[in-house]
Amino acid sequence: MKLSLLSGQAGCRAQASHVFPTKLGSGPRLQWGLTRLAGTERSSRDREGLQGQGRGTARAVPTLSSAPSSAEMLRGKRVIVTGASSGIGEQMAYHLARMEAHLLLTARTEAKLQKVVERCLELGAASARYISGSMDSPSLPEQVLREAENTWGGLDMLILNHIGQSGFTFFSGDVGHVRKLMETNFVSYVALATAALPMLKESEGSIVVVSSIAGKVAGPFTAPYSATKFALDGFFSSLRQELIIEKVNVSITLCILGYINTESAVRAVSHVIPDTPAPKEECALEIIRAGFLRHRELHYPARTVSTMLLIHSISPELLNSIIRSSYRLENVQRT
Ligand SMILES: NC(=O)C1=CN([C@@H]2O[C@H](COP(=O)(O)OP(=O)(O)OC[C@H]3O[C@@H](n4cnc5c(N)ncnc54)[C@H](OP(=O)(O)O)[C@@H]3O)[C@@H](O)[C@H]2O)C=CC1
Ligand SMILES: C[C@H](CCC(=O)NCCS(=O)(=O)O)[C@H]1CC[C@H]2[C@@H]3C(=O)C[C@@H]4C[C@H](O)CC[C@]4(C)[C@H]3CC[C@]12C
Repeated sequence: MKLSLLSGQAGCRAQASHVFPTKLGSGPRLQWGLTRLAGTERSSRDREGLQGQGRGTARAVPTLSSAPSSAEMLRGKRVIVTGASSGIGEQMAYHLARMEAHLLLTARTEAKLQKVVERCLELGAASARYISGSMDSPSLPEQVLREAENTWGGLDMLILNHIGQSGFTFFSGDVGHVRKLMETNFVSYVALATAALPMLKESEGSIVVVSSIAGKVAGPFTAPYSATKFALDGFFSSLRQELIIEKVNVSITLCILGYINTESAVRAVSHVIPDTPAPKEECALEIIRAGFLRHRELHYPARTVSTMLLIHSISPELLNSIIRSSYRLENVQRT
């Protein structure tokens, strides 16, 4: 594990985000973002609803109408983002930086994290630092949370996003790979959340778990990955119930994502799946917004994911056969 020396106050001002404007965004476009939330996006949110945690406690749960603009959502809040050196995690770091949050980022590749931290400081992060290391190491989760406690004395949001590498192919029979992926994609999430809970209880903060439609509906070629994402749903949905029973005001948001245009996903599946992936920048902002609003689940892109879940609830066989017939099976590589 390596700790960064890079941290500091906000650097030069941010450029506006291309998808959802944050602090420099113009009024009408921001309005459009909120209108959109109240329209198409809202249908899935309404169905999922807000969590019951903390009802009757002093803290108000932000609603869509009372929610601050995206620029103000997490100003000054202390946020950990795992898997922040690329893809959706990197984009979340940039949005949070524009919101002037304090950031602690993790991933394995130090050189990439260094660049992301530098960019975050340029974009306006209140502070930004990183810890590099692999999440299949049992000691890393506690080290990350200790760093948050030593630096900030608390934590407001834990965004669990990293995944270990896994192919998009027939299951090879490699049980060792399944075991390692479970450790990286599932057990480390449990360990990070466990170590974070005391601080999150104190701040009445939030846990955001980034999962996939593959963690609700098992299609072909993702058997080990899918197993890790189903496990996240089982664990965190059960934990959420316990927090509600114990009146602990820590929210848990499970993010059910469809195909997103990150480099690694496009590289893994574009030769098999002809669909156009959704934009990672917008996806990242939707995840942050859902966590801030303490939603139970996020479906992104809303229409695709919600439709898939609806068909699955009516006829799993039908959905399975639609998925199989939409793939270019002849292009699936066998290992
Ligand atoms: N993109 C998509 O289509 C979809 C993505 N998702 C989910 O979104 C999340 C982000 O995915 P995406 O942005 O595409 O992924 P990326 O591959 O772009 O990013 C993965 C991140 O995890 C880090 N990472 C990889 N291995 C380890 C490890 N062993 N220990 C610690 N960190 C590690 C990577 O950095 P480094 O290599 O430096 O360690 C990187 O920062 C995941 O939870 C994924 O399941 C869900 C559905 C669809
Ligand atoms: C393609 C899968 C689901 C079907 C879908 O959403 N199609 C698009 C229809 S649309 O055009 O109308 O929007 C993908 C859903 C989950 C994806 C997988 C995932 O969860 C991330 C993995 C990350 C890893 O780095 C490699 C790729 C993934 C296996 C990725 C592959 C595509 C999905 C299965």
